[in-house]
Amino acid sequence: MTISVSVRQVVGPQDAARRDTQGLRDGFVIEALFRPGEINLTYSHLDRMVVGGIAPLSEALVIDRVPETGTEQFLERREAAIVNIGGSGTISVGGKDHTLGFQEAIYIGMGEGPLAFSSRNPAEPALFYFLSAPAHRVCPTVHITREMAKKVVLGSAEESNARTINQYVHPDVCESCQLLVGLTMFEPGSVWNTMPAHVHDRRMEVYLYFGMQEATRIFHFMGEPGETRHVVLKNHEAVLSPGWSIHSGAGTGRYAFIWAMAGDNMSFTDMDKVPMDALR
Ligand SMILES: O=C(O)C(=O)C[C@H](O)C(=O)CO
Ligand SMILES: [Zn+2]
Repeated sequence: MTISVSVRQVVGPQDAARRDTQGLRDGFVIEALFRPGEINLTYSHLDRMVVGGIAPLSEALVIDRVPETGTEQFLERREAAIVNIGGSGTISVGGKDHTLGFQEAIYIGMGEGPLAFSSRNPAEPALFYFLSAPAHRVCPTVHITREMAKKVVLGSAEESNARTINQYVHPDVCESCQLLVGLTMFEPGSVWNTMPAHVHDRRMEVYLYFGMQEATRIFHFMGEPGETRHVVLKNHEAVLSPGWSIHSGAGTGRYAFIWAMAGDNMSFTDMDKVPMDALR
């Protein structure tokens, strides 16, 4: 079984503003998240969020001990949330199987032990998007269906940003220590996310873009409001967003994205909106 872990150090705003395109990608973009038959983890030092892609084929893939955490078991002092954006698959948590369909999620509490991931049909593998942050208490493991997600409708067709935010791991849906996770979907023809932009220095965030055609690209905007930069992303690429950075994107075609946050509070609405005049 293959499990790989890459570590991302923290990049500050002045450093980011001086980086060229490849430098920005090296600091913030996670490419090729899903590798067939592999567990691919990125350990970010932004709130120690772990971001991963798990794509099991005929063999189950297991997360147990990951040396980067310095603990005997990965979940010993961590919680996790997983959203399946592929075919049906099963996650065994503490000996109990949970089958997740497309766009179903699971919150997994601290101390649940090893996790085993499998696909129902290797020809149509599950694509488990994996998120984990340090935890300080045990919260119950919960299988979260699409119906259970709390819906927030935002934007308008006139502004090309009519969309629904589906909040999966959110205090109104299930308990967690610091993870907040959701999935934003667009009305046909709407392409802008998170504009007007915001920052929240109290929490980091990570976006995974998916549901895109091969040639579709996202122009993802980042940086301090007065020093914006962009990175161009394709399907199944993720981008890390420090608390000082805006995180907004426009697609050349249809897409959806999963956002996840960790940090000092769990209040989704605790964000500092950026006036359009402040953007440079
Ligand atoms: O479409 C949006 O707007 C979002 O989904 C915004 C994210 O949820 C976010 O940035 C939360 O802080
Ligand atoms: Zn945000």
